[in-house]
Amino acid sequence: MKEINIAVIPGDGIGPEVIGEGIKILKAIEEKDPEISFSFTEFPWGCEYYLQQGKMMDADGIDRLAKFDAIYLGAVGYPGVPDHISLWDLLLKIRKSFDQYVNLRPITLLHPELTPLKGKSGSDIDFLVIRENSEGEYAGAGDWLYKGKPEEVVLQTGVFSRKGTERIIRYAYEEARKSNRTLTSISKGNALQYSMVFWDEVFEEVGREYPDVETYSYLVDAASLYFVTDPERFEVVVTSNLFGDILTDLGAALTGGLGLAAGANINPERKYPSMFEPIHGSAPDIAGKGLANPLASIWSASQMLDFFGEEEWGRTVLDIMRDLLKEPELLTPDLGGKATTQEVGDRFADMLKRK
Ligand SMILES: NC(=O)C1=CN([C@@H]2O[C@H](COP(=O)(O)OP(=O)(O)OC[C@H]3O[C@@H](n4cnc5c(N)ncnc54)[C@H](O)[C@@H]3O)[C@@H](O)[C@H]2O)C=CC1
Ligand SMILES: CC(=O)C(=O)O
Ligand SMILES: [K+]
Ligand SMILES: [Mn+2]
Repeated sequence: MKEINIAVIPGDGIGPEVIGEGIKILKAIEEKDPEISFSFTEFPWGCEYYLQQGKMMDADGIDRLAKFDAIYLGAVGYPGVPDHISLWDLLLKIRKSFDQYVNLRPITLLHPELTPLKGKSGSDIDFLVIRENSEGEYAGAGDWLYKGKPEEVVLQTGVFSRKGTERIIRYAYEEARKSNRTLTSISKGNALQYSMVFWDEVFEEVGREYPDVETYSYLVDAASLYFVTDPERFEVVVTSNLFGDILTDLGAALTGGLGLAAGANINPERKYPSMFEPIHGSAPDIAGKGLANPLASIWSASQMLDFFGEEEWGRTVLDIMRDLLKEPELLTPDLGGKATTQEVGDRFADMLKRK
């Protein structure tokens, strides 16, 4: 019997709506499989908590989370609390404290009608973005000097350590080798003459240990173009924190939108819990209306299943998603349907029970 203890942080906006449906699916799996059991412990942290308590999470929050096997998170951020506070005091705090330096974001087209690109199918758009998730442009290094004065100056410094750069690139090479796919590094070594020249050098250097892996290296501006004009060329992609953040929303746009885009924040050494979350935010424009698509968070749950060695269940969840996507009227409005968040989750759970 495998027991997985999950800390649940539904968070803000549509976070609680979509996480509820993901838990529904995990519970349906638990019911079907006597070998798996999940426990869910919910934490009320987020912007509402901040407005009541003056903090995004409790002071001992990280210590409490450390005891869990995994964290399942919805989204953080809501009007009324500055976005940099909500992000830094909860989401980024967890990613950094638990050294979740790998962010896995699959860009996979599950149904041909989901892409705005003409004539593309699932075999054309199917790649994995491996985003550096612990430093780089989101290292949090900087300063704000002479605030409000004419000589005001703001620094936001990218930090690319030897250790941090090497480990993410090595992880990507391993993934490419294991899955027999090409590896593409996306950087910006022409304009960023320190950080990205270093990145490119490390990419080459580590690559010498992987002569069997076919590699490509693109500048991020051209890579954005190729995402749209020629997504076939990507199989495994490795890139920095900021570029990965932006490129994966673009990738989401190619494969059905943010309602379908999943992510996993991984600590590969398993020293700390990893965190699974849809890549979208709290979507205040649609929150509280039952309009949110829960499939991204359900897909993230399938990444959690993979991470704990339950790849068969992970695959089953994606198979059901593929089947569900064939019935557009059963989907949420972002995918052209009329169903509510809950109806999609209920339908998904039914399909799973019948598997
Ligand atoms: N990891 C996280 O928790 C993230 C948090 N944020 C925060 O979320 C808040 C809103 O940010 P935005 O820039 O508006 O990004 P967003 O990802 O929340 O929304 C962008 C657009 O996508 C739509 N969308 C997102 N998820 C959807 C879903 N599941 N179903 C249907 N439509 C969906 C929204 O309605 C909106 O039009 C901000 O406070 C931001 O800081 C943003 C990105 C990631
Ligand atoms: C913060 C954010 O937008 C992301 O990690 O995708
Ligand atoms: K999220
Ligand atoms: Mn993002």
